[in-house]
Amino acid sequence: MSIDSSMASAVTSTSQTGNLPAGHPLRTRIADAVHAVRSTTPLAQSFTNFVTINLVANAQLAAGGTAAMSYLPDDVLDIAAICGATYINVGTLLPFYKDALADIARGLHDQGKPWVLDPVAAGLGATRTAILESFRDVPPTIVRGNASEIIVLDRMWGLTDTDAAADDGTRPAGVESVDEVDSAIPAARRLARHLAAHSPNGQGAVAVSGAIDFITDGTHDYRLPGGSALMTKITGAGCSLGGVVGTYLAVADPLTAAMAASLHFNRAGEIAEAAAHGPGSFQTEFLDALWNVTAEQIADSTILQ
Ligand SMILES: Nc1ncnc2c1ncn2[C@@H]1O[C@H](COP(=O)(O)OP(=O)(O)O)[C@@H](O)[C@H]1O
Ligand SMILES: Cc1ncsc1CCOP(=O)(O)O
Ligand SMILES: [Mg+2]
Repeated sequence: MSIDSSMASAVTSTSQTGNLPAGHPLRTRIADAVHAVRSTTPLAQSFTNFVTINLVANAQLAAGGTAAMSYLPDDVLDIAAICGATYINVGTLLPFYKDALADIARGLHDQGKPWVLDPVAAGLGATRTAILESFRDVPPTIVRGNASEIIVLDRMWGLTDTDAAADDGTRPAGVESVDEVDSAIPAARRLARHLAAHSPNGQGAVAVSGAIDFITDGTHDYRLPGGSALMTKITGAGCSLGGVVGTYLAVADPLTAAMAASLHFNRAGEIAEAAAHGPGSFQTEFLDALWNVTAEQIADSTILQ
């Protein structure tokens, strides 16, 4: 188990009303989503970076879904017609991505197709900024990122209120977060409301990852403690979480999908850490744990409101 005493005190200080009760409808929806993924093997396609593409596909398979990677707008939109969700990750860029991703986001929006954005390294470089800005008015169903990425995307899309718009000193530092999850909470809530306002059914969610994940649909907030610090010592824990959020979005509403994927990762991270000897064996154990962790372990997790 990886919740050390400092994390336990952080949990206490951030919790509002304690653990979501057993039998709460959200827990039932999470358990149902895990069973649905494992019984229907949903396809979530990915337009993702070429550092972690293999881990994204393997995590989707181990969680119970299936994977397909695609990069050309006509191909992505054709596959979107037959898959449950699309995952877009802007970690690595090629010259054609700027036009391709703008076209893909517009096409997914026009077709009413659900998609997940991982705004990797948001704020870094003019091309990545242009791509992320092009998503503003045709946004995803779910944004999944680390705290710095969520803070930057909120500012980039002009969703901040007057006070928050003041430069708070946050700077992109590559793909790693330089901010605490709690400092991204107002940005996450604003982003979730923006996603919901642009969604055909009024639903959207934002998942901020870190030592204690924060999930919101803009109205309801949840904190998910746990996971493993070793998840930060392999590349692609965040990217593969984004892919698995896509897997869950193929079978569930955005809030349930973000919750189920994040809880699935946290429980699997803890199981893997107990068996691992370092980052290499951790990655292997992690994929095994994604496969073996039960729906009950996931749905019975601590969920702080
Ligand atoms: N210090 C930590 N302790 C436990 N789990 C963590 C920690 N940091 C990140 N995680 C987990 O690792 C996964 C990836 O999160 P993160 O490292 O924030 O993403 P990214 O790789 O995009 O920066 C998430 O499931 C998150 O809960
Ligand atoms: C190292 C690196 N460089 C560009 S994308 C990428 C992977 C980022 O993975 P994650 O966000 O899951 O840590
Ligand atoms: Mg990331």
